[in-house]
Amino acid sequence: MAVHDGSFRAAVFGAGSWGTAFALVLADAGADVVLWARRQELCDAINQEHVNADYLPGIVLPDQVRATHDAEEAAAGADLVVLAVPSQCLRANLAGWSAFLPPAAILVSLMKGIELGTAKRMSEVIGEVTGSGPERISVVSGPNLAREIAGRQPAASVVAAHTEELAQRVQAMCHTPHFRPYTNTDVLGTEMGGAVKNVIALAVGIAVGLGFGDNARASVITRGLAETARLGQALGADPYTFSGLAGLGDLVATCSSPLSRNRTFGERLGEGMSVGEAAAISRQVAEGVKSCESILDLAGRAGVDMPIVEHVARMVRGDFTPQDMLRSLLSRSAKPERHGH
Ligand SMILES: NC(=O)c1ccc[n+]([C@@H]2O[C@H](COP(=O)([O-])OP(=O)(O)OC[C@H]3O[C@@H](n4cnc5c(N)ncnc54)[C@H](O)[C@@H]3O)[C@@H](O)[C@H]2O)c1
Ligand SMILES: O=P(O)(O)OC[C@H](O)CO
Repeated sequence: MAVHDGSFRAAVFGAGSWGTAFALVLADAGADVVLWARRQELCDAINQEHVNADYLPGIVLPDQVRATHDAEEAAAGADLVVLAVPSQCLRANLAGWSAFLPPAAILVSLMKGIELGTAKRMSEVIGEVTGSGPERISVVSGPNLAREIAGRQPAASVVAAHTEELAQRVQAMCHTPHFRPYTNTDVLGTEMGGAVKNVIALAVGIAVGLGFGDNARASVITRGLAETARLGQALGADPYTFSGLAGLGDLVATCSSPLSRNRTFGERLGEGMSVGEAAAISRQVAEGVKSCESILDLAGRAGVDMPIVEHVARMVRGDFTPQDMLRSLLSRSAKPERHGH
């Protein structure tokens, strides 16, 4: 099944939906994979049943994937170290793992969030905590709903790295007959696309929860993409990235799919649940709920107007009901489509 020409060792930190699904992709691409999980019971279940029933029930993992709760054991001998925990807990966790990471290993972020307080992207946090330079760090992002990937449904993605050469190495390590990664050297744009689409998916979910149809959904997606690109460009991203897989591709998948945790979370808010109530019924992370504030922070620092992100943040804070949010967004002054914020 592998497209990569040779075996390698991968460590995946985080045995949630995406960490587990990506472990399966790497195994299909020829890797021996060790999956680090927070809970020993989950490791035991994965090792005995070859299923991660908590996050991907019904998906049988390849024999080349085994789990451990021991970070040192997970990292030992890894050529590739993949990080897949919720964005807001990366820094603290990575500080504990850093000493075990092989110095030559490539570090890959699967995460789609911006750190609260610092407004840093995940690749920046990885660089700071591990002391690694950009020549070792890459990012995988795109329309990649974990459940579909784990079911080996076809999907494309983007591997972004500082150099084309590094992106190509990681591309080869995760290329399978079902998973088709493209390369990109715009790390910043790739990460911004992934993080902001979660907030736009919350907004789409709110519109759906309010009972609106496809016109509203498409309008929020399109204006959401406009504000994502505006922020990205102000920060130095390549505008093309936002019409690619890590921009438009991921935005459309996330905002259209009932599998999206962010869209579903937004739908619950739109139906009248509080943030606390919506969080209580999901055991998985909806990154946009926290990242709306850090993205707004970043936009403020860059002097960029992001009305959809701002309205989602105000709703998450409890300043707005869904009806207030709708009224406020629609009562903004009329604008030209281009260059009108
Ligand atoms: N699920 C997807 O379809 C998907 C696809 C692409 C990218 N992502 C991104 O991947 C990242 C991980 O998402 P996921 O879907 O695997 O999330 P998840 O909620 O399914 O799993 C998160 C994992 O992190 C662990 N975890 C939670 N809090 C932790 C903490 N404080 N310390 C250590 N571990 C902790 C959980 O036990 C779990 O194993 C997110 O940034 C998400 O946006 C997810
Ligand atoms: O379930 P979500 O909303 O975190 O979205 C999952 C992926 O990011 C889709 O590419």
